[in-house]
Amino acid sequence: MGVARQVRRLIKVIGELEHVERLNPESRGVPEATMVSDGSQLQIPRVDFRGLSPSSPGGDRWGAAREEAMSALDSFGCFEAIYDAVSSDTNDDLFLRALPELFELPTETKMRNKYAGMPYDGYIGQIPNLAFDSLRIEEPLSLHTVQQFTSLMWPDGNPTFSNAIGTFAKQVQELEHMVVRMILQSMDVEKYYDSLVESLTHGVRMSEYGIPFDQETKLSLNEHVDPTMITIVTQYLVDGLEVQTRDGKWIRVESQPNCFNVMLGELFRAWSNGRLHAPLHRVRVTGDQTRYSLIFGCRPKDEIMFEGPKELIDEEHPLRFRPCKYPEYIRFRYSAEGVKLEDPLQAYLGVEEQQVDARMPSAK
Ligand SMILES: O=C(O)CCC(=O)C(=O)O
Ligand SMILES: [Fe+2]
Repeated sequence: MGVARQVRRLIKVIGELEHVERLNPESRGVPEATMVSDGSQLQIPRVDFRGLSPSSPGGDRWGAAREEAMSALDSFGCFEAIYDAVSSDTNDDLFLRALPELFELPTETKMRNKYAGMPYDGYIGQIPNLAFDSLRIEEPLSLHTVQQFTSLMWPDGNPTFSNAIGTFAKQVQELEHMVVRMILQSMDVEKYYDSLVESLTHGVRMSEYGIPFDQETKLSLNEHVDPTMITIVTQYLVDGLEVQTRDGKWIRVESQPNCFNVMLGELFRAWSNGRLHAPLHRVRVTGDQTRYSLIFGCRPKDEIMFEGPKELIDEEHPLRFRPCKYPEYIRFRYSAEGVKLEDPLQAYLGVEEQQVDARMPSAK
């Protein structure tokens, strides 16, 4: 690699991982997960999705789950979905075989995972003092792109890997569809469900966390908000994900079989005109086991001008964020300027009050 390219790559990685690097040396101690008054730990609510289906979005159980999900999203911006569509065989194939095998590949092989487009879209690893290695498949719902990724990593093929990732993505997308439907129903804008779902594209990030170098903080991935609509995180056997409450307390998400952490990203916050909360989260690996996670995210397709429904803009809720295309936003977000900001969404897309008045009549 030429020096200029190496430098560009380094800048990119540093930019992308600003949230990993933004460790404040003055406050090295990291608060542990918060205890509540009875001595137990504060927990992210669990919502039972077993037996629910995206093709029958109604009925008592659906309504009850929707209420619980919305209440958790309102408080925490996330919840734990109990969802048994991903079989334990698929989970075992992924977490006990496919992922360890993937991360054991030589670095040069893993570095083949790159896409021409967005920042932060391929392999991330080899960062000094960070036991973090991560790859990403763009559009894991297409057999073709999954197989392309697989053949880059294993020229002789690896059907166990392709099948497990493909099955996983399809089943997790069903969960995502149910959550999107519930959110839109509860905001009374269900008529936008089809067009919204149609406008989204997906990615799955596969991450490996070793024992953290920094044994004081045990931080493996620094706090950040995801630039997605929704992110669904699966951790299996080894915990690490922590979510911050609105009042700044950290909650550790305990991994359980059939549990998926459904978390809102900043683009749903924008789409909902600021009604939905996208939480800060981080990863801390506190034990002595390597941790693997799958991070399934959706975001608007590149060509879509993303904007929320006009029904969510009124006197009481003036337009908060201007419409934008994802690539434009994401380039800013990972620019040298964007990565320094605490709230890049607000900084780049936030509408000033005087602009709100001007925009109100023509808002979509
Ligand atoms: O590994 C996890 O649990 C979460 C990782 C994460 O937050 C991310 O990749 O955006
Ligand atoms: Fe994240």
